[in-house]
Amino acid sequence: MESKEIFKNKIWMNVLADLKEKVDENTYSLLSGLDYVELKENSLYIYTPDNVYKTWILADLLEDITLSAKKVIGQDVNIQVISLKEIKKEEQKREDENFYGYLTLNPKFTFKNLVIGNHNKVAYQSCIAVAENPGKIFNPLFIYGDVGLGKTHMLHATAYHLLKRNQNAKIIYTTADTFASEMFSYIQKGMILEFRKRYKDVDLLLMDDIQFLVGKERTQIEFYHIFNILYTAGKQIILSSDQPPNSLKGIEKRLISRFNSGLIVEITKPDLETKVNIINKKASEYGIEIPREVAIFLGKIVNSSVRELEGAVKRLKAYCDIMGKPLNLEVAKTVLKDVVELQEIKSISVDSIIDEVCSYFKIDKKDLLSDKKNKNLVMARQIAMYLSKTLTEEPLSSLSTYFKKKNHSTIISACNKVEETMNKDRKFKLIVDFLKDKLIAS
Ligand SMILES: Nc1ncnc2c1ncn2[C@@H]1O[C@H](COP(=O)(O)OP(=O)(O)OP(=O)(O)O)[C@@H](O)[C@H]1O
Repeated sequence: MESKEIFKNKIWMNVLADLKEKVDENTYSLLSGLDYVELKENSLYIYTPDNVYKTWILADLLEDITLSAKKVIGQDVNIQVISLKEIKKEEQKREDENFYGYLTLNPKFTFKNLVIGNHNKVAYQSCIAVAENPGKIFNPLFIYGDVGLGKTHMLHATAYHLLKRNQNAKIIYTTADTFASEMFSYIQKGMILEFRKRYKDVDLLLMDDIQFLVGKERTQIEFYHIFNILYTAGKQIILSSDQPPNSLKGIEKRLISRFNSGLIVEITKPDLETKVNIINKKASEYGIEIPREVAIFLGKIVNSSVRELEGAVKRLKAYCDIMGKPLNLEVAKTVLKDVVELQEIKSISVDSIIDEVCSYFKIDKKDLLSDKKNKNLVMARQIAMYLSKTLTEEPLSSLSTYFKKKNHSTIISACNKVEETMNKDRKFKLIVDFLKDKLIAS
């Protein structure tokens, strides 16, 4: 309605003046009260407050209005009578149909299509736990991480997982931005209570990109109330953001404290091995075969986000389809020349990893490669093995030789141990990630 040019125009005034001669006083005053009238091409649109008004005009006055309008305009005119209440109802119905989740969920964003690695394992496990016990364990669940690392994908997959277990679950997936604009449109229509009612009924509310609440005071107030209603009713809330709650400056303290009251998990950048797995997954989705050396090359040059990684796979696919060429390292280097130019890729060697780990822990290389069982040495050795396995292309057999071990099992169990500790111990994870980033950047 707001977009239409609506006015009580001169033509309508003249039509009314003509009608005054034909209708009784009551009818005239009711007609004069109509504010919304517009003339578009050959039609005079008369907007009535409700259906009763509309039916009355159509039944009793259509002929008189048509004749008066023809007289004023000087040609035949169609009279269209429209009930504003009906328009609102129609709009409402359309929005309702789109409301509970499914239509806004991306069918590709399922757990089946989500590659799990160390960077998102905790978030994944938390989402599964929440989808299987909504409102009962981690509430709210707050997921944060840099752009393009799979937060939205994780949220949608959680919704699908819950729907698989309970088809009737009412789910809303929205972003803070959409929430704000929908809220304002409801306020404009004088229907804020209806807006709240829709949210009150859900079993799972997924709110993406919560950072867009920053600075939006009215939206924060509304969200605060909805949050409390859902929380008190034991309904599950999952939030995502590009930063942890305490870094969200410009969001009310009472909201931040609620975000902090549940479980907060981070999604970080995937390591090389996980990137290769993601590339393979995307490649099979797009129907392209990517040789391992090309996947490793891609994983090394794209360090920003999974979205960029996916973009690179799409570019390779498009190039090979159009040129009819098979994909190999040469082709990949040509197609992704711009990305390559931004990075100076050097392959990471096991030697450089051992040096970096020794220098960080202030230990001797000789000791790291020995069998000594000192606690600190064992930890550094395991980290060096883990980094060598995830950051280099060396097969397990040559890693065993590097670390002077008789068989691969020592390397495998060291990697398992490091992964396990990273999941449990945040400080330990920070050290491993720091070393990893330093080696990739060097
Ligand atoms: N682990 C993963 N496995 C498979 N695909 C992934 C993974 N992580 C991200 N993606 C893909 O990367 C793309 C970007 O992910 P998504 O939109 O979920 O990121 P985001 O963190 O929500 O980004 P933003 O902060 O910009 O909203 C999507 O196509 C998604 O499928």
